Amino acid sequence: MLMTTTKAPTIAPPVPLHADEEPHVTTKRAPKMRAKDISVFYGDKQALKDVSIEIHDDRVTAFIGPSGCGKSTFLRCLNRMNDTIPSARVAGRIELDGEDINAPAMDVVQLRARVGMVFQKPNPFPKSIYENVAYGPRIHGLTASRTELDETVEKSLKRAGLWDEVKDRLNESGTALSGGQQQRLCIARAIAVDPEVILMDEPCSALDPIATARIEELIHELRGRYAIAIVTHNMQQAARVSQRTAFFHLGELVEYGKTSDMFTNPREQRTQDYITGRYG
Ligand SMILES: Nc1ncnc2c1ncn2[C@@H]1O[C@H](COP(=O)(O)OP(=O)(O)OP(=O)(O)O)[C@@H](O)[C@H]1O
Repeated sequence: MLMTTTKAPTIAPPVPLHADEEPHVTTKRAPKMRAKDISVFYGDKQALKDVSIEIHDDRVTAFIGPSGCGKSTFLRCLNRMNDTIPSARVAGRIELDGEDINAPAMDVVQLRARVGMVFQKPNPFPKSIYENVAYGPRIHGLTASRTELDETVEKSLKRAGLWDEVKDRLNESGTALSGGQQQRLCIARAIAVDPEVILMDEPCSALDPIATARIEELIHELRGRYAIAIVTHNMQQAARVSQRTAFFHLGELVEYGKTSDMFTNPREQRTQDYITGRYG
């Protein structure tokens, strides 16, 4: 009998993996964002070591790894959210469409509109549903009239899959919605300023399984329009929603590649150990 040697089987994703290279995905296109040799320090403590990753349009990139490995720190570098942490220092270069996001000429408010963020805990403003979504377009001067603003609010809520549930109560408080609805409202708020990239930091960790499934569906729908990067603790979620996965461990990027390869045939022993549940 012919014997072949194969790696030990790894966890099977609970649902079939998405086709990785769909016809509309042009792999030769320049990356939307490119991070080169990123190191981050909090005071004297180094949290990330020389991480280089490319983020592409039309793809969801998942960042996975054990707690404290630096996933959120890296995500926050992509729209300079670490600037808000006094002890944080970022070294290396990050480009958005080839432009250095840390250059003095970069307007950080503008950058955060182009690279939007959705947080772990839904954080709608204590304002009406309408005002939550209208806020960004208004401060960025994106709409010329009330009618245009109304259209932007409607379009954003539709894209976030929330319109049908809230269209008759746009003046009610955003904070009165369910957790899953609040998270979709925060996604609508990010979408309203017409971003190019959406960063999501464990967007489902505060949600129940049904609300989680709804957000995962939404991520899948939004993928054709925005480059998406998502931090998740949940490997099954990474397998379901992403086309690329980056595995971090102790501040290093251990492995980065196609999600389907990562979960079935990882290149590195540390990745294999993590996805088979040997640590984490
Ligand atoms: N504001 C901060 N000040 C000091 N140290 C920090 C700060 N934020 C994160 N760190 C440290 O940096 C390292 C990476 O943290 P980070 O939150 O990026 O990891 P993570 O992989 O996202 O973890 P988790 O999955 O638990 O959220 C950890 O050791 C953490 O304690």
